[in-house]
Amino acid sequence: MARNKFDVDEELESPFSFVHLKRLFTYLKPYRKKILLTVLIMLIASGANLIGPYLIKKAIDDSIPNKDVGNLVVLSCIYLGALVITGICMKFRIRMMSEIGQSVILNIRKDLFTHLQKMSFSFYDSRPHGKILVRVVNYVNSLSDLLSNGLINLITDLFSLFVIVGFMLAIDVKLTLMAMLGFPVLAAVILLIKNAQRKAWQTLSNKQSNMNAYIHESINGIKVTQAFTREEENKRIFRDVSESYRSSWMKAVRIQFLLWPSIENISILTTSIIYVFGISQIGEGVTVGALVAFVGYISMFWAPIANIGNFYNAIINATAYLERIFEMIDEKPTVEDQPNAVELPLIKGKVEFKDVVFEYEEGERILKNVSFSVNPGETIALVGATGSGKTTIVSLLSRFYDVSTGKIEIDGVDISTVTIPSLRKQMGVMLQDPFIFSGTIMDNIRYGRLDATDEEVIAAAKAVQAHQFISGLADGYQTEVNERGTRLSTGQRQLISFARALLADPKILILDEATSSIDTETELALQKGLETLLAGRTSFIIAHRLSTIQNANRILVIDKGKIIEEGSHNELLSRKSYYWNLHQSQHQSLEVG
Ligand SMILES: Nc1ncnc2c1ncn2[C@@H]1O[C@H](COP(=O)(O)OP(=O)(O)OP(=O)(O)O)[C@@H](O)[C@H]1O
Repeated sequence: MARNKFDVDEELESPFSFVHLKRLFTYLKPYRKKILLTVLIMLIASGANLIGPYLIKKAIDDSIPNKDVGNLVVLSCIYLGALVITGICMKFRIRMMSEIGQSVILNIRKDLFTHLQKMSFSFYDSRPHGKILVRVVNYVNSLSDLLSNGLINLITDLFSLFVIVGFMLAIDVKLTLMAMLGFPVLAAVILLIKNAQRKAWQTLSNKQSNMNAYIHESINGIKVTQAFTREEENKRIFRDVSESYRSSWMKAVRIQFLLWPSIENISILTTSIIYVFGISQIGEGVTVGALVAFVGYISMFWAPIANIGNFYNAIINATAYLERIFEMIDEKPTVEDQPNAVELPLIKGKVEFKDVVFEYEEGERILKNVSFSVNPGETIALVGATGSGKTTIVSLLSRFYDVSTGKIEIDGVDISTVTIPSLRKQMGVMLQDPFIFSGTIMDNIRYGRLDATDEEVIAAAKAVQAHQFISGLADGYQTEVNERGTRLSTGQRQLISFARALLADPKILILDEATSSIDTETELALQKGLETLLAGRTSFIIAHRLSTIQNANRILVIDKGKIIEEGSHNELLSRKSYYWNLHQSQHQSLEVG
């Protein structure tokens, strides 16, 4: 999918083909025994159901004229038995079909979610997250009808149709051929609406996706919305996207509902013709009982056809969703293990950037031939203006993106040749946005290493000076926090995610603006401990506050994607260049403050 926003319809990169449908049915494979059993039960049910008109014919033509009460009772008992069997089978069918349909939905959703876990940063950068959500939740739900009813109904309806035509032929061949007259009309209707219907459902799925994306974005940005009193404007935008969804829904169902009335009308028309023709034939080979039974079968005959029409509708609707679902499952992560990737052995922590060039968007160079080398255990600070490329440099080290050209080596091994988990497991990354998951604070820190004991979690929290504030909370480490940590201050979130990164005990530690929102007192305490925390690890520290990084072994000054200065704090100051200017301006603003 190309870069997209909430009010832009997504373009389909691989349009629907029947391969998608075949692929959907592979999800049914594990349930084939259950499906077969259900089909069998359904065949019994439709057989029992279909016998009714034939029994009526027998009663009208034989038992009643012959006043054969005994036979009439037998016929009634058979009819009653058939109704009971149909009822029991139907109940079984509903249970089995729901079970099979929901299991398939669960599996498709599982595949989608598993796939999403592997997708690279660039996938999430390029589209509204609401559009991802709508595929996993709503689109998959929309397959429910097709999966739980469609296929089994199709088989049993075809069977019913076959049996009904058999009964009809047995009663009267001429009347049967007349009943078939409606078929060409129905085929013409289906052909006429097919393309319009498919298009309408595709548009509907797009509009649903747009609306979802906007709701998602609005909820995420609600604080900014309220702070800037943008509620009215947001309501207007929402009205537009939801109106667009409503009108495309109306259009889709208007087309879809052309089919049902057409089938009904054709059915009524052919029944009338049969009545007129049949009555004129009574006494000339057609009995009253045969005509009544025949009309009974005619009404039954159009029911499976209507159901098959419905199945066809369900397929057309589902395809609009299926193509989106499979498009996402098929989208390859941009960062993947190479086919011959090897495990990165336990590292010492030497890092080398060799002539690294990087572009997020083709043709827009963000990093321009960046080269530097870091020895194991060294602390490297990256400073530079906003947007100069600091976060990009450390993101490449974790392979959140792959370099465009050049290479990055750890202990002499090109990181593009190793497996991603073996690389990332040896790194502790604290991202600029310290994400907090819903759960306890203990769980959130333990995210860094799932097998860490409570004591290890607490030790990590103590090391980053987070213990004090956590102990001050009513439930301490067991305090429940919301998704994104809205109950915590930004500084507290930073401390938790700092502890999380440290708990992984990584050889390479990346701290992107780790302490930017922490008060000076806590930061000073943290700084004191930092030396011990960083000992033996290669560390990359990104900070705008120069006081945070002046003890680093080396400072790289980044400007517009290039390293323009490099050295220790004192060396860079003595050069009286970019870093010195930066230092002076921070110093002056502090003094003014
Ligand atoms: N996901 C992305 N897609 C496209 N461009 C991006 C993406 N992330 C960053 N950029 C661009 O890359 C450039 C470098 O961004 P980067 O985040 O590396 O800067 P930074 O030096 O870390 O800035 P800051 O100090 O504000 O965090 C910026 O011009 C930014 O617009």
